[in-house]
Amino acid sequence: MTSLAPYDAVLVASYGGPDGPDAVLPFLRNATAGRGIPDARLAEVGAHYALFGGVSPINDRNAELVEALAAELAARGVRLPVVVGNRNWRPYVADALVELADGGAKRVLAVFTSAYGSSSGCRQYREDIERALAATGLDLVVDTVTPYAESAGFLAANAEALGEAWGAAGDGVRVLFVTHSIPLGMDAASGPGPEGLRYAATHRRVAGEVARLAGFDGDWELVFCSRSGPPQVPWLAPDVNDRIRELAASGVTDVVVAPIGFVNDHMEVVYDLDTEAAATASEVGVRLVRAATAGVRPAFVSGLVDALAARAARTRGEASDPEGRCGDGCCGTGRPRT
Ligand SMILES: CC1=C(CCC(=O)O)c2cc3nc(cc4[nH]c(cc5[nH]c(cc1n2)c(C)c5CCC(=O)O)c(CCC(=O)O)c4C)C(CCC(=O)O)=C3C
Ligand SMILES: [Fe+2]
Repeated sequence: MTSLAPYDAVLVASYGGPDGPDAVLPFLRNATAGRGIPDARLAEVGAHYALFGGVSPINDRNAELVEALAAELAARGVRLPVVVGNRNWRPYVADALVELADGGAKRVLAVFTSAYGSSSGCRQYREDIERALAATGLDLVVDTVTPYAESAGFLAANAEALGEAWGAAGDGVRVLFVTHSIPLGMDAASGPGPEGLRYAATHRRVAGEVARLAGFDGDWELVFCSRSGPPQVPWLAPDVNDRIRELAASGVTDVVVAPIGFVNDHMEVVYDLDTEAAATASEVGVRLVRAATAGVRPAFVSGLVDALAARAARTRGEASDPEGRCGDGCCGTGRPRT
């Protein structure tokens, strides 16, 4: 029997994306405030959104996830409001919390549309919530689910997707697991513990586990996409496009691009992989098959509900394992906004 007690609502906290051409610039300003992203990169990213009519697919994909989560909860006898609140575009986290509080919520459980620990994928979401609570003065308790990349549901969904993509690719296929690049300093601060590097290390473990679960016994590697920031600042590499060119030069003809770093098909997937990396591959004569993201696959949705239920059980004091909130040194510090 699934119970989310004592929580009475679920917040899906996400990055946000523009919902029309007029939203692109203000969204990009929100996303980059105080972060030292060069203007040229902003213009470039704005052009990616323009290719899609100024609308990011992230809003629709998150709406589907909310619907699937609510349906899975209902199937398990739990009827609670589930809403999206974003960091960089409407509805903001504060809007979502106001809506939940107006509906009578007192204790909210939040889960992020990012599976991995890092400043961008975890700590900043927790800070968004703290800031929204401070700004609204709402009488709400909001607790959060810890990064779930290594949970059975997320691994199973990605393994299913890899199996499908690999089946559609040619012999001798090389699997490129892809995630968002981040600055090396952000990875070093992703903790836990002084050694840091949790972000890249977790991705390597997930990649190995997804390959194993899919029964893939060929060659695979972890590569990165969507680098930004000034060129003198080092970010995780190699870039997916650079790697496709190198592989082509060494005789590889088929690659599967498996975006294990992303939970659904937002702009980084539909532009950086399906548009840009696909163009690179076709330019150098490599066949590219893109594996699906976890999206609303039943294994993923049901795994997320398990993660929500496990967090609630800990709050009720029913779980012996002390995990349940990120520790103080965890996921790095968010950079101050100017
Ligand atoms: C780890 C990570 C995730 C995955 C975890 C998570 O989901 O949170 C992620 C997701 C996303 N990133 C997104 C968009 C952007 N990210 C940017 C900038 C940055 N991302 C970073 C990291 C990540 N980003 C970093 C270190 C920066 C540099 C500035 C900074 O330190 O913050 C910029 C500014 C321009 C540029 O630099 O490209 C944009 C527009 C969208 C929305 C897509 C849509 O609209 O569909 C999504 C889901
Ligand atoms: Fe990003």
